[in-house]
Amino acid sequence: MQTVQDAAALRATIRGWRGQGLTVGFVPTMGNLHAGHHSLIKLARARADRVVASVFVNPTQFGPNEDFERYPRTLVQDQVGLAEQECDLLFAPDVTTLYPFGAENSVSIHVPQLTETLEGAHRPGHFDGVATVVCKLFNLVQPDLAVFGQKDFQQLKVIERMVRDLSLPVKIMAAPTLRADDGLALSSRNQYLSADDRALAPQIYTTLQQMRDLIAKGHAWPVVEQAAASKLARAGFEPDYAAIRRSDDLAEPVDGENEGLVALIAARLGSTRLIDNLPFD
Ligand SMILES: Nc1ncnc2c1ncn2[C@@H]1O[C@H](COP(=O)(O)OP(=O)(O)OP(=O)(O)O)[C@@H](O)[C@H]1O
Ligand SMILES: CC(C)(CO)[C@@H](O)C(=O)[O-]
Ligand code: BAL
Repeated sequence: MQTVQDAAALRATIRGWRGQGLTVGFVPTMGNLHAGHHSLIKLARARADRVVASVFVNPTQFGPNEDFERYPRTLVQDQVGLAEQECDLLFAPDVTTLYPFGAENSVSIHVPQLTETLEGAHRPGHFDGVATVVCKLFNLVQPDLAVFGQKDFQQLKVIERMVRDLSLPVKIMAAPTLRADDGLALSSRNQYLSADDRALAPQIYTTLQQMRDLIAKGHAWPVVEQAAASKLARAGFEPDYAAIRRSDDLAEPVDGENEGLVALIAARLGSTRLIDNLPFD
């Protein structure tokens, strides 16, 4: 597997593939790769002739008090894992390649509505940073398809909306959430957890399952949300939200609506903020 840092080298390799009529699949990441990321590469491999991954810890999607500085950077280890997954090319740009005028002076893409709730409400500006960097990466790689994990459910919806609204010529594919044996969604941030908090963390997934079961039994969604948040708080989490939403546009369901829904949780354990979700069908 080849690793490139600059846009010219990336484009030269991809131009060569295009000249041979090959299709390109793309998996953007922030690195510190785990089996969840590897499953995205595998899906891209199955659907495209060549696979490009990117590793870039994007400064514009982190808030001022978030973990940009301490976010784990493990490029050599990531290269080994990607090569094992038969990824063809790793794009690992520096900040000036993606933000030639500086991150604070960048053109910014704002996806309205979808970004005003849940993660968007708790991480102001986060999705502007995500949409902007993903659009820049799409322009550089120009993939036929790109794979995103359902673990970041709202991010997936935001990217789908951006692609449609800006008529970007890329197919977005969703990959299911990979979990540890105890149900905890794999995430680079899990490694911040103390041993005690790691033992508590799977309760996020069991709570999501309980939310799904209560909705199936006909309980009203606001009551289910309230019960889930209280349960998490009693267990020692600081929940930001435990929400039931429509999976297509993340709007609140109307009374009695119980199809096409998703449960989403964001909660803090100590200084670690975890997110997870469970689509109901
Ligand atoms: N457990 C998982 N299963 C499937 N896809 C995942 C999983 N974790 C992350 N992804 C996907 O991998 C891509 C890159 O995500 P990212 O680098 O932020 O990983 P992460 O482990 O979720 O990190 P973080 O802890 O910062 O959220 C995203 O599309 C994300 O949804
Ligand atoms: C999509 C992404 C790579 C953009 O920085 C990031 O938000 C992530 O890792 O999910
Ligand atoms: N996995 C989404 C990237 C972030 O939390 O910033």
